[in-house]
Amino acid sequence: MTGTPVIQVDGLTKRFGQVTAVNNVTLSVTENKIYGLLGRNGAGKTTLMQLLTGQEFATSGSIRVWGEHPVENAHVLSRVSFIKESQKYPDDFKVKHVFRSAPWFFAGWDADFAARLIEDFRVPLDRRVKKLSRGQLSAIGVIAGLASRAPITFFDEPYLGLDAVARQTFYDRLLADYAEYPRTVILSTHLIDEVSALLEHVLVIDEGRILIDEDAETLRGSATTIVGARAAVDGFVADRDVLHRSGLGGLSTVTVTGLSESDRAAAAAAGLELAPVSLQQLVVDRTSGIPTELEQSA
Ligand SMILES: Nc1ncnc2c1ncn2[C@@H]1O[C@H](COP(=O)(O)OP(=O)(O)OP(=O)(O)O)[C@@H](O)[C@H]1O
Repeated sequence: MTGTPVIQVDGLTKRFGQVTAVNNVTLSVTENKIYGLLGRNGAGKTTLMQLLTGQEFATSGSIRVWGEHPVENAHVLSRVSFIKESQKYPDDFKVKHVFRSAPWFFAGWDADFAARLIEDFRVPLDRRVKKLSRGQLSAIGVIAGLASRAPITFFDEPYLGLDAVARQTFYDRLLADYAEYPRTVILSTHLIDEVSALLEHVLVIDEGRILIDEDAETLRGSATTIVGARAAVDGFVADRDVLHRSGLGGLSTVTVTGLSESDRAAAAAAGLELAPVSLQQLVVDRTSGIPTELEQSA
């Protein structure tokens, strides 16, 4: 991996009683990149983020953020922002109090940017936080995460309750601001297709283990879907690594890994159609544990 590492994790494990939420994870996060942390429910995304931000103690293994241990480390944590849905605020806090207190926590807080975002997301400043709708509460988190401009920013499924327009606003502002103020962003999400274009690096976690740790472009090019007459497709994929199969009548659709240029030419010559695979489909294929379906019984 190129670039300066800002986070290094070695053999990291977190157990909650019988549950191993994070299982022997080793990875490195590079400066000034947007990471997607993807995985199914209960895969370990939140736990991993909590460990990296010093909010949970590891059972074993090591974490270094800028070379230092993050737990109770103000020097590290003042440069890290962690936006999560379950953020707690004092009972009588109004929205304006959240943004007034933000500069105490974030050295890089940009109040003008925050004010623009408050308008974009139409957040009511005078309302008590506990009276906000779910989407408005998410908007507060998103605004805090963006305007903090922390060198490492974690967003843990920040969009819950945000409507499609607000989510698009979030993605647009994130990209524009990131271009101007590069930083490391780690975004956990289930809406993979929506964020796909944003991501530069993809981490997929499943049952606490890292399944994929790859450059997003490389990952996108790592699989291809082949569509055509069943016999022709079956012949073409016979010795290949099949990620997914489906079929209807005489037509077959199969996703395989690693096609070379000559493979592609051969597929075209055999009258087969080739299509790229979406990041979402790749992640589903690699984490579903069911590589075949209809085809098996055909
Ligand atoms: N405090 C805890 N005590 C016991 N088990 C826990 C605790 N926190 C998390 N777990 C378990 O650890 C596993 C990983 O949970 P985690 O919240 O990290 O998953 P996630 O990938 O963020 O899931 P989701 O996408 O559903 O939010 C789950 O099986 C969860 O039930």
